[in-house]
Amino acid sequence: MSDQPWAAPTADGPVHGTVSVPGSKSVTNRALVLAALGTDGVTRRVRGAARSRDTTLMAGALAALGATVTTTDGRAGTLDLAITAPATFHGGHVDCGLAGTVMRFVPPLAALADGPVVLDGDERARERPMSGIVAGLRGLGVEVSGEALPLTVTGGPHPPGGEVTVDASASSQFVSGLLLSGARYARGVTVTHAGERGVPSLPHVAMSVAMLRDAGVVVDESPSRWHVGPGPVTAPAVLDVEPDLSGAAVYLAAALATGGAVTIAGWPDTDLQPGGVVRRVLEAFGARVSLDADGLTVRGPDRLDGVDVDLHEVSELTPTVAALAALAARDGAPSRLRGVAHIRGHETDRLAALAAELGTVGARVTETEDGLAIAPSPLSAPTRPWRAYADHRMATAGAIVGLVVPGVTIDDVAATTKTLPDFADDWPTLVAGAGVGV
Ligand SMILES: O=C(O)C1=C[C@@H](OP(=O)(O)O)[C@@H](O)[C@H](O)C1
Ligand SMILES: C=C(OP(=O)(O)O)C(=O)O
Repeated sequence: MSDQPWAAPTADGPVHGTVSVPGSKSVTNRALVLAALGTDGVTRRVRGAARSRDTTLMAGALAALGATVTTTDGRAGTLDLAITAPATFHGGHVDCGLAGTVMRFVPPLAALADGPVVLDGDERARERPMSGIVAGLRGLGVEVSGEALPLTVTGGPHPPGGEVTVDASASSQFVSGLLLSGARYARGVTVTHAGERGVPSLPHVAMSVAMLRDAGVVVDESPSRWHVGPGPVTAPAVLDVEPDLSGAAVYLAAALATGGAVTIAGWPDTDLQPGGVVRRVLEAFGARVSLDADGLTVRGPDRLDGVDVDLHEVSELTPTVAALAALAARDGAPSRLRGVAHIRGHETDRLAALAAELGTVGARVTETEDGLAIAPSPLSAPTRPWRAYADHRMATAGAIVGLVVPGVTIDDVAATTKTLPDFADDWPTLVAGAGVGV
Protein backbone atom coordinates (compact mmCIF):
# COMPACT_ATOMS: atom_id res chain seq x y z
CA MET A 1 0.00 0.00 0.00
CA SER A 2 1.44 3.44 -0.88
CA ASP A 3 1.93 6.24 1.63
CA GLN A 4 -0.21 8.52 -0.53
CA PRO A 5 -3.72 9.19 0.76
CA TRP A 6 -6.25 6.83 -0.83
CA ALA A 7 -8.76 8.53 -3.12
CA ALA A 8 -12.26 7.48 -2.05
CA PRO A 9 -14.34 6.81 -5.18
CA THR A 10 -17.28 9.12 -5.83
CA ALA A 11 -20.42 7.40 -7.16
CA ASP A 12 -21.71 8.61 -10.55
CA GLY A 13 -25.18 7.38 -9.67
CA PRO A 14 -26.96 4.82 -7.50
CA VAL A 15 -24.64 1.99 -6.40
CA HIS A 16 -25.91 -1.50 -7.24
CA GLY A 17 -24.11 -4.71 -6.42
CA THR A 18 -23.74 -7.88 -4.42
CA VAL A 19 -21.03 -8.28 -1.83
CA SER A 20 -19.69 -11.26 0.04
CA VAL A 21 -18.01 -10.12 3.27
CA PRO A 22 -15.49 -12.13 5.28
CA GLY A 23 -16.27 -13.77 8.60
CA SER A 24 -16.92 -11.81 11.77
CA LYS A 25 -13.82 -11.11 13.86
CA SER A 26 -15.94 -11.31 17.02
CA VAL A 27 -17.16 -14.83 16.23
CA THR A 28 -13.76 -15.94 14.92
CA ASN A 29 -11.79 -14.77 17.94
CA ARG A 30 -14.22 -16.37 20.40
CA ALA A 31 -14.10 -19.61 18.40
CA LEU A 32 -10.29 -19.59 18.46
CA VAL A 33 -10.19 -19.04 22.24
CA LEU A 34 -12.74 -21.77 22.91
CA ALA A 35 -10.90 -24.20 20.62
CA ALA A 36 -7.62 -23.48 22.44
CA LEU A 37 -9.29 -24.19 25.82
CA GLY A 38 -10.26 -27.77 24.90
CA THR A 39 -8.42 -30.45 26.85
CA ASP A 40 -9.60 -33.48 24.87
CA GLY A 41 -6.88 -33.51 22.21
CA VAL A 42 -9.38 -32.71 19.45
CA THR A 43 -8.23 -30.41 16.65
CA ARG A 44 -10.99 -27.91 15.93
CA ARG A 45 -11.53 -26.02 12.69
CA VAL A 46 -12.74 -22.46 12.33
CA ARG A 47 -13.86 -21.93 8.72
CA GLY A 48 -14.47 -18.73 6.80
CA ALA A 49 -12.49 -16.41 9.10
CA ALA A 50 -11.39 -13.06 7.78
CA ARG A 51 -7.75 -12.82 6.79
CA SER A 52 -7.70 -9.74 8.99
CA ARG A 53 -5.27 -8.23 11.47
CA ASP A 54 -7.42 -8.96 14.54
CA THR A 55 -7.89 -12.62 13.60
CA THR A 56 -4.20 -13.04 12.85
CA LEU A 57 -3.30 -11.45 16.17
CA MET A 58 -5.57 -13.84 18.05
CA ALA A 59 -4.14 -16.87 16.26
CA GLY A 60 -0.63 -15.58 17.05
CA ALA A 61 -1.48 -15.02 20.71
CA LEU A 62 -2.77 -18.56 21.17
CA ALA A 63 0.24 -20.02 19.36
CA ALA A 64 2.56 -17.94 21.57
CA LEU A 65 1.02 -19.66 24.62
CA GLY A 66 1.35 -23.19 23.25
CA ALA A 67 -1.69 -23.91 21.06
CA THR A 68 -0.98 -25.40 17.65
CA VAL A 69 -2.54 -23.23 14.97
CA THR A 70 -2.40 -24.01 11.26
CA THR A 71 -3.87 -21.78 8.62
CA THR A 72 -5.05 -22.71 5.14
CA ASP A 73 -6.88 -20.82 2.39
CA GLY A 74 -10.65 -20.98 2.74
CA ARG A 75 -13.47 -20.04 0.39
CA ALA A 76 -13.52 -16.62 -1.28
CA GLY A 77 -10.34 -15.22 0.24
CA THR A 78 -11.11 -16.33 3.79
CA LEU A 79 -9.01 -18.44 6.14
CA ASP A 80 -9.57 -21.85 7.65
CA LEU A 81 -7.81 -22.27 10.97
CA ALA A 82 -7.13 -25.56 12.73
CA ILE A 83 -6.43 -25.29 16.47
CA THR A 84 -5.19 -27.95 18.84
CA ALA A 85 -5.19 -27.06 22.51
CA PRO A 86 -1.96 -27.63 24.45
CA ALA A 87 -1.93 -29.89 27.53
CA THR A 88 -0.83 -26.79 29.47
CA PHE A 89 -0.38 -23.22 28.24
CA HIS A 90 3.11 -21.84 28.72
CA GLY A 91 4.36 -18.35 29.45
CA GLY A 92 5.37 -16.02 26.65
CA HIS A 93 4.82 -12.69 24.93
CA VAL A 94 1.53 -11.71 23.28
CA ASP A 95 1.07 -8.88 20.76
CA CYS A 96 -2.47 -7.55 21.07
CA GLY A 97 -2.07 -4.99 18.27
CA LEU A 98 -5.12 -2.76 18.63
CA ALA A 99 -7.55 -5.66 19.01
CA GLY A 100 -9.96 -5.32 21.94
CA THR A 101 -10.82 -9.01 21.63
CA VAL A 102 -7.17 -10.00 22.04
CA MET A 103 -6.33 -7.62 24.88
CA ARG A 104 -9.52 -8.56 26.84
CA PHE A 105 -9.96 -12.27 25.97
CA VAL A 106 -6.35 -13.46 26.21
CA PRO A 107 -5.34 -12.33 29.77
CA PRO A 108 -7.90 -14.65 31.47
CA LEU A 109 -6.60 -17.51 29.30
CA ALA A 110 -2.99 -16.48 30.00
CA ALA A 111 -3.77 -17.02 33.70
CA LEU A 112 -3.91 -20.76 32.91
CA ALA A 113 -0.26 -20.76 31.78
CA ASP A 114 2.50 -22.29 33.87
CA GLY A 115 4.63 -19.15 33.54
CA PRO A 116 4.22 -15.37 33.28
CA VAL A 117 2.62 -13.95 30.14
CA VAL A 118 3.50 -10.43 29.00
CA LEU A 119 0.87 -8.69 26.85
CA ASP A 120 1.45 -5.48 24.91
CA GLY A 121 0.13 -3.85 21.76
CA ASP A 122 0.09 -0.72 19.62
CA GLU A 123 0.71 2.64 21.24
CA ARG A 124 -3.01 3.42 21.24
CA ALA A 125 -3.75 -0.02 22.72
CA ARG A 126 -1.93 1.10 25.86
CA GLU A 127 -4.62 3.75 26.33
CA ARG A 128 -7.60 1.43 25.90
CA PRO A 129 -9.45 0.57 29.13
CA MET A 130 -8.41 -2.67 30.84
CA SER A 131 -9.65 -2.03 34.41
CA GLY A 132 -12.41 -4.67 34.34
CA ILE A 133 -10.01 -7.40 33.21
CA VAL A 134 -7.24 -6.40 35.60
CA ALA A 135 -9.53 -6.03 38.64
CA GLY A 136 -11.52 -9.09 37.62
CA LEU A 137 -8.45 -11.31 37.35
CA ARG A 138 -7.05 -10.09 40.66
CA GLY A 139 -10.40 -10.89 42.27
CA LEU A 140 -10.17 -14.40 40.82
CA GLY A 141 -6.79 -15.04 42.45
CA VAL A 142 -4.54 -14.16 39.50
CA GLU A 143 -1.50 -11.90 39.81
CA VAL A 144 -1.51 -9.03 37.32
CA SER A 145 1.14 -6.36 37.17
CA GLY A 146 0.15 -3.16 35.38
CA GLU A 147 -3.22 -1.44 35.08
CA ALA A 148 -3.34 -1.32 31.27
CA LEU A 149 -1.10 -2.71 28.52
CA PRO A 150 1.68 -3.67 28.94
CA LEU A 151 0.52 -6.22 31.50
CA THR A 152 2.11 -9.31 33.02
CA VAL A 153 -0.30 -12.07 34.02
CA THR A 154 0.87 -14.83 36.37
CA GLY A 155 -1.77 -17.36 37.24
CA GLY A 156 -0.46 -20.88 37.49
CA PRO A 157 -2.19 -23.68 35.68
CA HIS A 158 -5.12 -23.85 38.14
CA PRO A 159 -6.36 -20.38 39.15
CA PRO A 160 -9.00 -20.51 41.89
CA GLY A 161 -11.70 -18.42 40.20
CA GLY A 162 -14.89 -17.58 42.11
CA GLU A 163 -16.96 -14.43 42.23
CA VAL A 164 -15.99 -10.88 41.16
CA THR A 165 -17.74 -7.55 40.73
CA VAL A 166 -16.39 -5.31 37.98
CA ASP A 167 -17.44 -2.07 36.33
CA ALA A 168 -17.94 -3.07 32.68
CA SER A 169 -19.39 0.24 31.51
CA ALA A 170 -16.24 0.86 29.47
CA SER A 171 -16.51 -2.40 27.50
CA SER A 172 -18.62 -5.53 27.29
CA GLN A 173 -15.36 -7.31 26.49
CA PHE A 174 -14.47 -7.24 30.21
CA VAL A 175 -17.42 -9.56 30.86
CA SER A 176 -16.86 -11.69 27.75
CA GLY A 177 -13.16 -12.09 28.50
CA LEU A 178 -13.70 -13.31 32.05
CA LEU A 179 -16.48 -15.68 30.99
CA LEU A 180 -14.73 -17.27 27.99
CA SER A 181 -11.94 -18.90 30.02
CA GLY A 182 -14.00 -19.19 33.24
CA ALA A 183 -14.77 -22.92 32.94
CA ARG A 184 -11.06 -23.69 33.31
CA TYR A 185 -10.87 -21.95 36.71
CA ALA A 186 -11.23 -24.28 39.73
CA ARG A 187 -14.52 -22.76 40.94
CA GLY A 188 -15.64 -21.38 37.61
CA VAL A 189 -16.25 -17.64 37.34
CA THR A 190 -19.15 -15.43 38.38
CA VAL A 191 -19.08 -11.84 37.11
CA THR A 192 -21.38 -9.11 38.38
CA HIS A 193 -21.41 -5.70 36.71
CA ALA A 194 -21.74 -2.65 38.96
CA GLY A 195 -21.23 0.76 37.43
CA GLU A 196 -22.85 4.12 36.73
CA ARG A 197 -23.77 3.02 33.22
CA GLY A 198 -24.97 -0.33 31.90
CA VAL A 199 -22.78 -2.79 30.02
CA PRO A 200 -22.53 -1.62 26.39
CA SER A 201 -22.73 -3.92 23.36
CA LEU A 202 -24.70 -6.54 25.32
CA PRO A 203 -25.36 -8.67 22.20
CA HIS A 204 -21.62 -9.38 22.24
CA VAL A 205 -21.95 -10.82 25.77
CA ALA A 206 -24.88 -12.88 24.49
CA MET A 207 -22.57 -14.11 21.70
CA SER A 208 -20.05 -15.25 24.33
CA VAL A 209 -22.76 -17.02 26.32
CA ALA A 210 -24.18 -18.76 23.23
CA MET A 211 -20.77 -19.93 22.05
CA LEU A 212 -19.81 -21.15 25.55
CA ARG A 213 -23.02 -23.17 25.75
CA ASP A 214 -22.27 -24.57 22.31
CA ALA A 215 -18.95 -25.69 23.76
CA GLY A 216 -20.70 -27.61 26.52
CA VAL A 217 -20.08 -25.02 29.25
CA VAL A 218 -22.80 -24.34 31.81
CA VAL A 219 -23.68 -20.65 31.89
CA ASP A 220 -26.33 -19.01 34.08
CA GLU A 221 -27.27 -15.40 33.52
CA SER A 222 -29.43 -12.81 35.16
CA PRO A 223 -29.41 -9.05 34.54
CA SER A 224 -25.84 -7.78 35.16
CA ARG A 225 -24.64 -11.17 36.49
CA TRP A 226 -23.18 -14.16 34.67
CA HIS A 227 -21.93 -17.48 36.04
CA VAL A 228 -19.77 -20.00 34.19
CA GLY A 229 -19.48 -23.39 35.88
CA PRO A 230 -16.15 -25.25 36.01
CA GLY A 231 -15.73 -28.08 33.51
CA PRO A 232 -14.37 -29.10 30.12
CA VAL A 233 -14.65 -26.85 27.07
CA THR A 234 -15.65 -28.91 24.07
CA ALA A 235 -16.28 -26.54 21.19
CA PRO A 236 -17.78 -28.00 17.99
CA ALA A 237 -15.20 -29.77 15.81
CA VAL A 238 -15.99 -27.39 12.94
CA LEU A 239 -17.33 -23.88 13.25
CA ASP A 240 -18.43 -21.92 10.19
CA VAL A 241 -17.98 -18.25 10.93
CA GLU A 242 -20.93 -16.10 9.93
CA PRO A 243 -20.29 -12.99 7.79
CA ASP A 244 -19.20 -9.82 9.56
CA LEU A 245 -22.48 -7.93 9.73
CA SER A 246 -20.96 -4.66 10.98
CA GLY A 247 -18.54 -4.80 8.06
CA ALA A 248 -21.49 -5.60 5.83
CA ALA A 249 -23.26 -2.47 7.09
CA VAL A 250 -20.53 -0.37 5.47
CA TYR A 251 -21.29 -1.85 2.05
CA LEU A 252 -25.03 -1.54 2.67
CA ALA A 253 -24.45 2.13 3.49
CA ALA A 254 -23.42 2.60 -0.15
CA ALA A 255 -27.02 1.84 -1.13
CA LEU A 256 -28.36 4.37 1.37
CA ALA A 257 -25.87 7.06 0.43
CA THR A 258 -26.66 6.86 -3.30
CA GLY A 259 -30.27 5.61 -3.50
CA GLY A 260 -29.00 2.30 -4.89
CA ALA A 261 -29.42 -1.33 -3.86
CA VAL A 262 -26.76 -3.57 -2.29
CA THR A 263 -27.12 -7.24 -1.43
CA ILE A 264 -24.97 -9.03 1.15
CA ALA A 265 -24.68 -12.65 0.03
CA GLY A 266 -24.92 -15.28 2.74
CA TRP A 267 -26.65 -13.08 5.33
CA PRO A 268 -27.58 -15.62 8.02
CA ASP A 269 -31.22 -16.36 8.94
CA THR A 270 -30.21 -16.42 12.57
CA ASP A 271 -27.02 -14.87 13.81
CA LEU A 272 -24.75 -14.51 16.80
CA GLN A 273 -24.25 -10.83 15.94
CA PRO A 274 -26.90 -8.14 16.37
CA GLY A 275 -28.02 -8.51 12.73
CA GLY A 276 -31.60 -7.48 13.50
CA VAL A 277 -30.43 -4.23 15.08
CA VAL A 278 -28.23 -3.48 12.05
CA ARG A 279 -31.30 -3.83 9.86
CA ARG A 280 -33.44 -1.59 12.07
CA VAL A 281 -30.82 1.16 12.17
CA LEU A 282 -30.59 1.21 8.37
CA GLU A 283 -34.40 1.23 8.12
CA ALA A 284 -34.49 4.28 10.39
CA PHE A 285 -32.75 6.24 7.60
CA GLY A 286 -35.58 5.25 5.24
CA ALA A 287 -33.99 2.17 3.66
CA ARG A 288 -36.06 -0.83 2.56
CA VAL A 289 -34.59 -4.11 3.72
CA SER A 290 -35.47 -7.59 2.49
CA LEU A 291 -34.00 -11.04 3.10
CA ASP A 292 -34.31 -13.80 0.51
CA ALA A 293 -32.27 -16.62 -0.98
CA ASP A 294 -29.82 -14.13 -2.56
CA GLY A 295 -29.05 -12.52 0.79
CA LEU A 296 -30.01 -9.31 2.54
CA THR A 297 -30.83 -6.47 0.17
CA VAL A 298 -30.97 -2.85 1.21
CA ARG A 299 -32.52 -0.24 -1.07
CA GLY A 300 -31.74 3.36 -0.31
CA PRO A 301 -34.42 6.06 -0.32
CA ASP A 302 -34.32 9.13 -2.58
CA ARG A 303 -33.56 11.27 0.46
CA LEU A 304 -32.23 9.97 3.75
CA ASP A 305 -34.28 10.58 6.88
CA GLY A 306 -32.47 11.88 9.94
CA VAL A 307 -32.31 9.44 12.87
CA ASP A 308 -32.50 9.60 16.65
CA VAL A 309 -30.95 6.31 17.71
CA ASP A 310 -29.54 4.72 20.83
CA LEU A 311 -26.54 2.71 19.66
CA HIS A 312 -25.58 1.33 23.09
CA GLU A 313 -26.14 -2.23 21.90
CA VAL A 314 -24.38 -1.80 18.56
CA SER A 315 -21.78 0.80 19.35
CA GLU A 316 -19.35 -0.45 16.71
CA LEU A 317 -21.85 0.80 14.09
CA THR A 318 -21.46 4.41 15.23
CA PRO A 319 -18.95 5.59 12.57
CA THR A 320 -21.10 4.13 9.77
CA VAL A 321 -24.26 5.66 11.22
CA ALA A 322 -22.57 9.02 11.77
CA ALA A 323 -21.41 9.12 8.14
CA LEU A 324 -24.96 8.43 6.93
CA ALA A 325 -26.34 11.00 9.36
CA ALA A 326 -24.02 13.63 7.88
CA LEU A 327 -25.39 12.77 4.42
CA ALA A 328 -28.97 13.06 5.72
CA ALA A 329 -28.12 16.43 7.27
CA ARG A 330 -26.97 17.62 3.85
CA ASP A 331 -30.62 17.30 2.81
CA GLY A 332 -31.77 19.20 5.90
CA ALA A 333 -32.47 16.29 8.31
CA PRO A 334 -30.74 16.46 11.72
CA SER A 335 -29.75 13.36 13.71
CA ARG A 336 -28.88 12.38 17.27
CA LEU A 337 -26.73 9.35 18.14
CA ARG A 338 -26.93 8.33 21.80
CA GLY A 339 -25.73 5.76 24.30
CA VAL A 340 -22.13 5.45 23.13
CA ALA A 341 -20.03 7.39 25.65
CA HIS A 342 -17.71 4.41 25.95
CA ILE A 343 -16.57 4.53 22.32
CA ARG A 344 -14.12 7.23 23.37
CA GLY A 345 -12.14 4.13 24.41
CA HIS A 346 -12.45 2.26 21.11
CA GLU A 347 -9.65 2.16 18.51
CA THR A 348 -9.60 5.95 18.85
CA ASP A 349 -11.86 8.43 20.65
CA ARG A 350 -14.52 7.90 18.01
CA LEU A 351 -16.77 10.76 19.13
CA ALA A 352 -13.95 13.29 18.83
CA ALA A 353 -12.65 11.71 15.61
CA LEU A 354 -16.05 11.70 13.92
CA ALA A 355 -16.75 15.31 14.89
CA ALA A 356 -13.35 16.37 13.55
CA GLU A 357 -13.37 14.40 10.28
CA LEU A 358 -17.02 15.02 9.37
CA GLY A 359 -16.24 18.68 10.11
CA THR A 360 -13.63 18.68 7.31
CA VAL A 361 -16.40 18.18 4.74
CA GLY A 362 -18.63 20.85 6.26
CA ALA A 363 -20.83 18.71 8.54
CA ARG A 364 -21.97 20.38 11.77
CA VAL A 365 -21.30 17.70 14.35
CA THR A 366 -21.30 18.33 18.09
CA GLU A 367 -20.02 15.86 20.65
CA THR A 368 -22.48 15.22 23.45
CA GLU A 369 -21.82 13.41 26.71
CA ASP A 370 -22.89 10.08 25.20
CA GLY A 371 -22.92 10.57 21.45
CA LEU A 372 -23.16 13.04 18.60
CA ALA A 373 -25.62 15.67 17.38
CA ILE A 374 -25.56 16.32 13.64
CA ALA A 375 -27.20 19.54 12.45
CA PRO A 376 -28.30 20.34 8.88
CA SER A 377 -25.44 21.54 6.74
CA PRO A 378 -24.33 21.30 3.12
CA LEU A 379 -21.18 19.25 2.49
CA SER A 380 -18.21 20.27 0.41
CA ALA A 381 -14.80 18.99 -0.68
CA PRO A 382 -12.31 18.83 2.20
CA THR A 383 -9.02 20.72 2.25
CA ARG A 384 -7.06 17.91 3.89
CA PRO A 385 -7.13 14.10 3.91
CA TRP A 386 -9.66 12.33 6.15
CA ARG A 387 -7.81 10.88 9.13
CA ALA A 388 -8.39 7.24 9.98
CA TYR A 389 -6.64 7.35 13.39
CA ALA A 390 -5.59 3.70 12.76
CA ASP A 391 -9.31 2.89 13.12
CA HIS A 392 -10.87 0.62 10.49
CA ARG A 393 -14.33 2.10 11.02
CA MET A 394 -13.11 5.70 10.76
CA ALA A 395 -11.54 4.80 7.41
CA THR A 396 -14.74 3.17 6.13
CA ALA A 397 -16.82 6.13 7.38
CA GLY A 398 -14.64 8.39 5.23
CA ALA A 399 -15.24 6.15 2.21
CA ILE A 400 -19.03 6.39 2.72
CA VAL A 401 -18.87 10.18 2.80
CA GLY A 402 -16.61 10.11 -0.27
CA LEU A 403 -19.37 8.47 -2.31
CA VAL A 404 -21.15 11.80 -2.52
CA VAL A 405 -18.57 14.39 -1.52
CA PRO A 406 -15.87 14.79 -4.18
CA GLY A 407 -12.22 14.93 -3.23
CA VAL A 408 -12.26 12.79 -0.08
CA THR A 409 -8.93 11.04 0.43
CA ILE A 410 -8.12 8.80 3.38
CA ASP A 411 -4.73 9.03 5.05
CA ASP A 412 -4.51 5.36 6.08
CA VAL A 413 -6.91 3.08 4.26
CA ALA A 414 -4.78 0.14 5.45
CA ALA A 415 -6.46 0.58 8.85
CA THR A 416 -9.42 -1.28 7.33
CA THR A 417 -7.40 -4.52 7.39
CA LYS A 418 -8.23 -4.76 11.12
CA THR A 419 -11.44 -6.49 10.03
CA LEU A 420 -11.94 -6.06 6.25
CA PRO A 421 -8.64 -7.08 4.60
CA ASP A 422 -9.77 -6.37 1.03
CA PHE A 423 -11.76 -3.19 1.56
CA ALA A 424 -9.40 -0.91 -0.41
CA ASP A 425 -9.95 -3.05 -3.54
CA ASP A 426 -13.54 -4.15 -2.93
CA TRP A 427 -15.05 -0.73 -2.28
CA PRO A 428 -14.07 0.82 -5.66
CA THR A 429 -15.21 -2.41 -7.35
CA LEU A 430 -18.65 -2.11 -5.77
CA VAL A 431 -18.90 1.60 -6.54
CA ALA A 432 -18.03 0.81 -10.18
CA GLY A 433 -21.05 -1.49 -10.26
CA ALA A 434 -19.41 -4.91 -10.02
CA GLY A 435 -20.00 -7.77 -7.58
CA VAL A 436 -17.50 -8.27 -4.78
CA GLY A 437 -16.27 -11.68 -3.70
CA VAL A 438 -19.30 -13.51 -5.09
O1 LIG B 1 -16.74 -8.71 22.04
C1 LIG B 1 -16.65 -8.26 20.90
O2 LIG B 1 -16.33 -8.98 19.93
C2 LIG B 1 -16.92 -6.83 20.69
C3 LIG B 1 -17.59 -6.12 21.65
C4 LIG B 1 -17.88 -4.68 21.52
O3 LIG B 1 -16.95 -3.98 22.34
P1 LIG B 1 -17.40 -2.84 23.39
O4 LIG B 1 -18.28 -3.47 24.38
O5 LIG B 1 -16.09 -2.37 23.95
O6 LIG B 1 -18.11 -1.79 22.59
C5 LIG B 1 -17.76 -4.21 20.08
O7 LIG B 1 -17.87 -2.82 20.01
C6 LIG B 1 -16.45 -4.69 19.49
O8 LIG B 1 -16.30 -4.23 18.19
C7 LIG B 1 -16.44 -6.22 19.44
C1 LIG C 1 -14.50 -1.54 18.88
C2 LIG C 1 -14.07 -2.38 17.93
O1 LIG C 1 -13.07 -3.29 18.03
P1 LIG C 1 -12.32 -3.97 19.25
O2 LIG C 1 -12.65 -5.42 19.17
O3 LIG C 1 -10.87 -3.71 19.00
O4 LIG C 1 -12.80 -3.34 20.52
C3 LIG C 1 -14.66 -2.36 16.58
O5 LIG C 1 -14.35 -3.28 15.79
O6 LIG C 1 -15.44 -1.44 16.25
